[in-house]
Amino acid sequence: MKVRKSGKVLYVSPEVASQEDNDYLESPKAIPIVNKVALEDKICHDENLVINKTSSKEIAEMSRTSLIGSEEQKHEVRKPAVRAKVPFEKGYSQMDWLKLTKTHPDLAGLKGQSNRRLITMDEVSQHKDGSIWTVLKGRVYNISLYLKFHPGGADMLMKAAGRDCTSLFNKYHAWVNAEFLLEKCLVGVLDNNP
Ligand code: HEM
Repeated sequence: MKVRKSGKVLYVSPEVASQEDNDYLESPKAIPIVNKVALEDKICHDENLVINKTSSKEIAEMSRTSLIGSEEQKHEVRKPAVRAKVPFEKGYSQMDWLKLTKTHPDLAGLKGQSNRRLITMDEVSQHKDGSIWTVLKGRVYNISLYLKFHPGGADMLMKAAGRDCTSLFNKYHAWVNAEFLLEKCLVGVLDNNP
Protein backbone atom coordinates (compact mmCIF):
# COMPACT_ATOMS: atom_id res chain seq x y z
CA MET A 1 0.00 0.00 0.00
CA LYS A 2 1.16 3.38 -0.90
CA VAL A 3 0.90 6.18 1.52
CA ARG A 4 1.85 9.58 0.44
CA LYS A 5 3.33 11.69 3.11
CA SER A 6 4.97 15.00 2.51
CA GLY A 7 5.58 14.11 -1.16
CA LYS A 8 7.27 10.83 -0.30
CA VAL A 9 5.89 7.43 -1.36
CA LEU A 10 6.00 4.81 1.34
CA TYR A 11 5.67 1.06 0.71
CA VAL A 12 4.09 -0.83 3.55
CA SER A 13 2.67 -4.34 3.89
CA PRO A 14 -1.17 -4.65 3.96
CA GLU A 15 -1.03 -6.13 7.48
CA VAL A 16 0.48 -3.12 8.92
CA ALA A 17 -1.32 -0.78 6.62
CA SER A 18 -4.10 0.05 9.02
CA GLN A 19 -1.62 0.36 11.83
CA GLU A 20 0.57 2.35 9.53
CA ASP A 21 -2.43 4.46 8.59
CA ASN A 22 -3.05 5.02 12.26
CA ASP A 23 0.57 5.71 12.72
CA TYR A 24 0.39 8.04 9.81
CA LEU A 25 -2.61 9.68 11.36
CA GLU A 26 -1.06 9.62 14.75
CA SER A 27 2.36 10.63 13.64
CA PRO A 28 1.72 14.25 12.84
CA LYS A 29 0.29 14.54 16.34
CA ALA A 30 2.77 12.23 17.94
CA ILE A 31 5.84 13.86 16.53
CA PRO A 32 5.01 17.34 17.73
CA ILE A 33 4.00 15.86 21.07
CA VAL A 34 7.37 14.15 21.39
CA ASN A 35 9.07 17.29 20.26
CA LYS A 36 6.95 19.29 22.63
CA VAL A 37 7.85 17.03 25.48
CA ALA A 38 11.47 17.25 24.51
CA LEU A 39 11.24 21.01 24.17
CA GLU A 40 9.37 21.40 27.41
CA ASP A 41 11.91 19.20 29.10
CA LYS A 42 14.64 21.38 27.78
CA ILE A 43 12.79 24.53 28.75
CA CYS A 44 12.14 23.12 32.20
CA HIS A 45 15.73 22.10 32.45
CA ASP A 46 16.89 25.54 31.37
CA GLU A 47 14.38 27.20 33.65
CA ASN A 48 15.70 25.10 36.47
CA LEU A 49 19.13 26.38 35.72
CA VAL A 50 17.88 29.94 35.65
CA ILE A 51 15.95 29.35 38.85
CA ASN A 52 19.03 27.88 40.41
CA LYS A 53 21.14 30.80 39.28
CA THR A 54 18.57 33.22 40.63
CA SER A 55 18.43 31.27 43.85
CA SER A 56 22.15 31.37 44.38
CA LYS A 57 22.13 35.08 43.62
CA GLU A 58 19.34 35.49 46.10
CA ILE A 59 21.23 33.42 48.65
CA ALA A 60 24.34 35.50 48.08
CA GLU A 61 22.33 38.68 48.45
CA MET A 62 20.64 37.38 51.56
CA SER A 63 23.89 36.40 53.19
CA ARG A 64 25.45 39.72 52.16
CA THR A 65 22.67 41.75 53.68
CA SER A 66 22.55 39.55 56.75
CA LEU A 67 26.31 40.06 57.19
CA ILE A 68 26.43 43.79 56.83
CA GLY A 69 22.77 44.62 57.14
CA SER A 70 22.30 44.95 60.85
CA GLU A 71 24.07 47.56 62.93
CA GLU A 72 24.77 44.96 65.59
CA GLN A 73 26.69 42.77 63.17
CA LYS A 74 28.59 45.73 61.66
CA HIS A 75 30.28 46.26 64.99
CA GLU A 76 31.31 42.62 65.25
CA VAL A 77 33.61 42.96 62.21
CA ARG A 78 36.66 44.60 63.66
CA LYS A 79 39.65 45.81 61.70
CA PRO A 80 42.85 44.48 63.19
CA ALA A 81 45.27 47.16 64.39
CA VAL A 82 48.00 47.95 61.87
CA ARG A 83 51.20 46.34 63.10
CA ALA A 84 54.32 48.42 62.64
CA LYS A 85 57.33 46.96 64.36
CA VAL A 86 60.32 49.27 64.40
CA PRO A 87 63.81 47.82 63.80
CA PHE A 88 65.65 48.10 67.10
CA GLU A 89 68.80 50.13 67.55
CA LYS A 90 71.95 48.17 68.37
CA GLY A 91 71.90 47.39 72.07
CA TYR A 92 68.12 47.87 72.37
CA SER A 93 66.71 44.42 71.56
CA GLN A 94 64.30 42.62 73.88
CA MET A 95 67.25 40.52 75.06
CA ASP A 96 69.14 43.69 75.92
CA TRP A 97 66.12 44.89 77.88
CA LEU A 98 65.95 41.64 79.84
CA LYS A 99 69.66 41.95 80.67
CA LEU A 100 69.11 45.51 81.84
CA THR A 101 66.21 44.48 84.09
CA LYS A 102 68.63 42.10 85.81
CA THR A 103 71.47 44.58 86.21
CA HIS A 104 69.93 48.05 86.67
CA PRO A 105 69.53 48.91 90.36
CA ASP A 106 66.47 51.19 90.06
CA LEU A 107 64.52 51.08 86.76
CA ALA A 108 61.41 52.48 88.46
CA GLY A 109 63.29 55.46 89.90
CA LEU A 110 61.91 54.71 93.35
CA LYS A 111 65.00 55.88 95.25
CA GLY A 112 64.14 53.58 98.09
CA GLN A 113 60.36 54.25 98.11
CA SER A 114 57.91 51.33 98.23
CA ASN A 115 56.26 50.25 94.99
CA ARG A 116 53.08 49.30 96.88
CA ARG A 117 52.16 52.93 97.23
CA LEU A 118 48.73 54.08 95.99
CA ILE A 119 49.17 56.66 93.22
CA THR A 120 46.46 58.98 91.91
CA MET A 121 45.84 59.61 88.20
CA ASP A 122 46.66 63.23 88.91
CA GLU A 123 50.19 62.28 89.99
CA VAL A 124 50.59 60.02 86.94
CA SER A 125 49.63 62.86 84.61
CA GLN A 126 52.51 64.95 85.98
CA HIS A 127 55.01 62.43 84.56
CA LYS A 128 54.89 63.11 80.84
CA ASP A 129 58.52 64.10 80.31
CA GLY A 130 61.77 63.41 82.07
CA SER A 131 60.49 60.62 84.24
CA ILE A 132 57.68 59.03 82.18
CA TRP A 133 54.91 57.10 83.89
CA THR A 134 51.97 55.17 82.54
CA VAL A 135 49.10 53.11 83.93
CA LEU A 136 48.57 49.60 82.68
CA LYS A 137 45.88 47.33 84.11
CA GLY A 138 45.75 49.22 87.37
CA ARG A 139 49.51 49.42 87.89
CA VAL A 140 51.73 52.44 87.53
CA TYR A 141 55.00 51.97 85.64
CA ASN A 142 57.98 54.17 84.99
CA ILE A 143 58.63 53.53 81.30
CA SER A 144 61.39 56.14 80.79
CA LEU A 145 64.11 53.57 80.20
CA TYR A 146 61.89 51.06 78.39
CA LEU A 147 60.99 53.61 75.66
CA LYS A 148 64.09 52.88 73.56
CA PHE A 149 63.51 49.12 73.84
CA HIS A 150 59.84 49.18 72.86
CA PRO A 151 59.48 47.14 69.61
CA GLY A 152 56.68 49.43 68.45
CA GLY A 153 58.96 52.45 68.76
CA ALA A 154 59.48 55.14 71.40
CA ASP A 155 57.12 57.57 69.64
CA MET A 156 54.31 55.06 69.83
CA LEU A 157 54.92 54.36 73.48
CA MET A 158 55.01 58.09 74.22
CA LYS A 159 51.24 58.06 73.60
CA ALA A 160 51.06 56.28 76.94
CA ALA A 161 52.95 59.02 78.79
CA GLY A 162 51.10 60.34 81.83
CA ARG A 163 47.94 58.36 81.13
CA ASP A 164 46.22 54.99 81.29
CA CYS A 165 47.36 53.04 78.22
CA THR A 166 45.46 49.81 78.89
CA SER A 167 43.10 50.13 75.94
CA LEU A 168 45.91 51.15 73.54
CA PHE A 169 48.02 48.28 74.82
CA ASN A 170 45.19 45.80 74.27
CA LYS A 171 44.46 47.23 70.85
CA TYR A 172 47.99 46.54 69.62
CA HIS A 173 49.10 43.48 71.54
CA ALA A 174 46.90 42.13 74.30
CA TRP A 175 49.09 39.00 74.32
CA VAL A 176 52.27 40.81 75.46
CA ASN A 177 53.29 39.95 79.03
CA ALA A 178 53.87 43.48 80.31
CA GLU A 179 53.71 42.41 83.97
CA PHE A 180 56.89 40.45 83.34
CA LEU A 181 58.62 42.92 81.00
CA LEU A 182 57.97 45.93 83.25
CA GLU A 183 58.23 44.17 86.59
CA LYS A 184 61.23 46.25 87.64
CA CYS A 185 59.58 49.47 86.45
CA LEU A 186 56.67 49.26 88.88
CA VAL A 187 56.17 52.51 90.76
CA GLY A 188 52.92 51.70 92.55
CA VAL A 189 49.24 50.85 92.26
CA LEU A 190 46.62 53.17 90.81
CA ASP A 191 44.37 54.70 93.43
CA ASN A 192 40.86 54.21 92.08
CA ASN A 193 39.24 56.19 94.92
CA PRO A 194 41.40 59.30 95.38
C1 HEM B 1 53.36 50.08 78.31
C2 HEM B 1 53.53 48.87 78.05
C3 HEM B 1 53.91 48.26 76.74
C4 HEM B 1 54.74 47.20 76.59
C5 HEM B 1 55.43 46.43 77.71
C6 HEM B 1 54.82 46.92 75.18
C7 HEM B 1 55.56 45.91 74.65
C8 HEM B 1 55.59 45.57 73.34
C9 HEM B 1 56.18 44.37 72.80
C10 HEM B 1 56.87 43.26 73.59
C11 HEM B 1 56.02 44.40 71.48
C12 HEM B 1 56.43 43.33 70.47
C13 HEM B 1 55.20 42.47 70.23
C14 HEM B 1 55.41 41.32 69.31
O1 HEM B 1 56.54 41.04 68.88
O2 HEM B 1 54.40 40.64 68.98
C15 HEM B 1 55.35 45.64 71.16
C16 HEM B 1 55.03 46.04 69.89
C17 HEM B 1 54.29 47.14 69.63
N1 HEM B 1 53.68 47.98 70.50
FE1 HEM B 1 53.87 47.92 72.50
N2 HEM B 1 54.08 47.84 74.49
C18 HEM B 1 53.50 48.67 75.41
C19 HEM B 1 52.63 49.69 75.13
C20 HEM B 1 52.25 50.06 73.90
C21 HEM B 1 51.34 51.15 73.60
C22 HEM B 1 50.67 52.03 74.65
C23 HEM B 1 51.23 51.19 72.25
C24 HEM B 1 50.44 52.13 71.40
C25 HEM B 1 50.29 53.39 71.64
C26 HEM B 1 52.06 50.17 71.70
C27 HEM B 1 52.22 49.92 70.35
C28 HEM B 1 52.98 48.91 69.82
C29 HEM B 1 53.14 48.67 68.41
C30 HEM B 1 52.53 49.47 67.30
C31 HEM B 1 53.97 47.56 68.29
C32 HEM B 1 54.54 46.96 67.01
C33 HEM B 1 53.60 46.14 66.28
C34 HEM B 1 53.09 44.95 67.02
O3 HEM B 1 53.88 44.11 67.47
O4 HEM B 1 51.86 44.83 67.13
N3 HEM B 1 52.65 49.49 72.72
N4 HEM B 1 55.08 46.32 72.30
